[in-house]
Amino acid sequence: MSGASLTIRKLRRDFGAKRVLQDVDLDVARGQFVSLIGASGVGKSTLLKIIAGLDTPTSGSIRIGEPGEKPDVRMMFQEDRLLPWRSILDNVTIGTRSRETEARKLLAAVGLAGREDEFPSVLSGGQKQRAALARALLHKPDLLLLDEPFGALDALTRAAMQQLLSDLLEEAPRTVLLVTHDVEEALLLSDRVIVMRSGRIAHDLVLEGSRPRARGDATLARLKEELVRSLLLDEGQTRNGVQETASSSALEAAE
Ligand SMILES: Nc1ncnc2c1ncn2[C@@H]1O[C@H](COP(=O)(O)OP(=O)(O)OP(=O)(O)O)[C@@H](O)[C@H]1O
Repeated sequence: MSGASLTIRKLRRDFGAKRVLQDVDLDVARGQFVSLIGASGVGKSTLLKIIAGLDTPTSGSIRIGEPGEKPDVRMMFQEDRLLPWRSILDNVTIGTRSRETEARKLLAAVGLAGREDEFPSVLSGGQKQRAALARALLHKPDLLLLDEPFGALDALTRAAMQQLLSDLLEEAPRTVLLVTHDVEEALLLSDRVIVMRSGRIAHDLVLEGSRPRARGDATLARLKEELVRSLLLDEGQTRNGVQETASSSALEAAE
């Protein structure tokens, strides 16, 4: 299986009286790389956590994979979540001792060959995130959920991590959902970018053409403008307290 499909129907999540996700419908194809962007608090992480099984929806349904498949789902967070008392290798192989050879290969692929026996405290932020990425990839997940995985890194390290992720996915494609605040990151890595607003999908941009990294500067600039306009629309409406109703028609109306 090179990735699992994802089908979400009428997903809702209330925290007390607050509705954080409102009837989210989403279909992601096997092997697709989808980025979720949107203002702080619109429900991106909540959606990812529910898909990962770390939170329960108030109502609605999620199906990962086709009937009869048992897809592996892994999540990676902004903080590395490595256990400080375990070596890097032991952090990557947690729960799966038998995969040591594969773990060593993955650590080499993320540039950490020779660091296997060291402890997280002696690694830089970027190196720790690389170890966390190796851990997430060890199980060859059919669905990889990334919650701002590079958000805490400096610009250079972030660019290197984006390239690394892109290369690793090209070798072994899988379905990916990435939450990011970085529009350029979304455009560089994704096949599709979704803007969330008030707990709903407000804009769904399927990026046509060649591999994301091969898109020309003019295409990237045009797509960036479209997404930034959608995000600014969001901020304006939040400031004015206007209740959003539906989908990309809001953007079209503004054009
Ligand atoms: N366990 C919880 N209990 C109560 N409210 C919660 C809980 N988890 C999230 N929320 C609220 O749900 C809303 C959405 O949170 P979420 O973390 O999904 O937003 P986000 O879009 O990922 O934001 P950010 O970009 O800042 O990470 C926020 O208002 C948050 O306070």
